[in-house]
Amino acid sequence: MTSSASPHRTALSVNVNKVALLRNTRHLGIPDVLRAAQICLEAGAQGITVHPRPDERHIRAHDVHALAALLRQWPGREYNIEGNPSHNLMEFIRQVRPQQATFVPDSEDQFTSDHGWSFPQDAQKLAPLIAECRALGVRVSLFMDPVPEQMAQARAVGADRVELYTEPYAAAWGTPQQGAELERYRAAAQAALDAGLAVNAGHDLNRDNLAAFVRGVPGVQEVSIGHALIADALELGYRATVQAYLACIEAGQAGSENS
Ligand SMILES: CC(=O)[C@@H](O)[C@H](O)COP(=O)(O)O
Ligand SMILES: NCC(=O)COP(=O)(O)O
Repeated sequence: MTSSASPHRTALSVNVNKVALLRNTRHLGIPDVLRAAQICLEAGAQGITVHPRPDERHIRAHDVHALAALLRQWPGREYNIEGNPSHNLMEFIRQVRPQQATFVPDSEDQFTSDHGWSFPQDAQKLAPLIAECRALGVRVSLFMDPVPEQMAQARAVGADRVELYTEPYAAAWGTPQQGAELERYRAAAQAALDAGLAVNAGHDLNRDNLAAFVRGVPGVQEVSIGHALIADALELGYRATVQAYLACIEAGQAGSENS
C-alpha cells in the first residue's frame, strides 16, 4: 500500500556546530553559540541541532546544556542532538532529554558524517538504545542513506523517523544526475512513509537545492541545516539567512501542494 504524505510544514532546524567551530579558535567566547541560536529562533527557525562530537572540535558539553536551557524558554521549538549512541550521545540524551535524538554511525574522528546505518547489521546494537530514548520521551531519528529497502527495517528496530543523508543529492545538484538523485530520495521517503516512519533530511542542503528537495520528496517533516546556512549568515546575518531558508521551504512546499 502506498500512503501519501499528510499536509504538514517542513520545519527548519538550524545546526550551530560551525558557530562553535569558529568560537573555539580563540578563548574569547565569540561568536556566541547561544546568541546565534537565540537569533535563529527569533527569526522563525523551528529548532536547533547540535552534533557534539567526541573530540569537541565544535560543540562542547557546556553548549549542549546551555542550549537545552535556552530551548526550554521556547516551548514548541525542537532541540535535536545528533551523534553516535555508542560514543558520547546517550549521556547527553539522558541528562538533557531533547525532543529528538538523531543517531549517526560516525567514527570518533569522522571528518563529517558521510553514510547512514545498515540493516540488518546494526539492528541489534540500536534496538535497546532506541528503546531507552523512547522510554525517556525522546523521539529517535536514524541517519540513513536513501535506500528504500532499508526503511522498513529502520521502523522494525523502533525508530520514529529517518533522516535521509542528502550529501549525494547536493553533490548532484546542477549536474545531469540531479533528476535521478532526486528520484532516489523520493522513493526512499515514500518507502519510509509506507513503513510508518516520518522523514527528516540533512547534509549540505543550501539555498540553491532546498526548495527542489522539499518540492520533490514527499513528507519531509524537518531539514537540519548547518554548514551552508552559517556560511550564508557570515554574509547576510543570522536573521536574514534563516528567513531566506524559510522562504526556500515555503517555495518548495507551495510547489508540492500545487503539483
Ligand atoms: C549528521 C549530519 O548530517 C551532519 O551533517 C553533521 O551534523 C554535521 O557535522 P559537522 O558539522 O561536524 O560536519
Ligand atoms: N543533520 C544534518 C545537519 O545537522 C547539518 O548538516 P550540514 O548542513 O552542516 O551539512
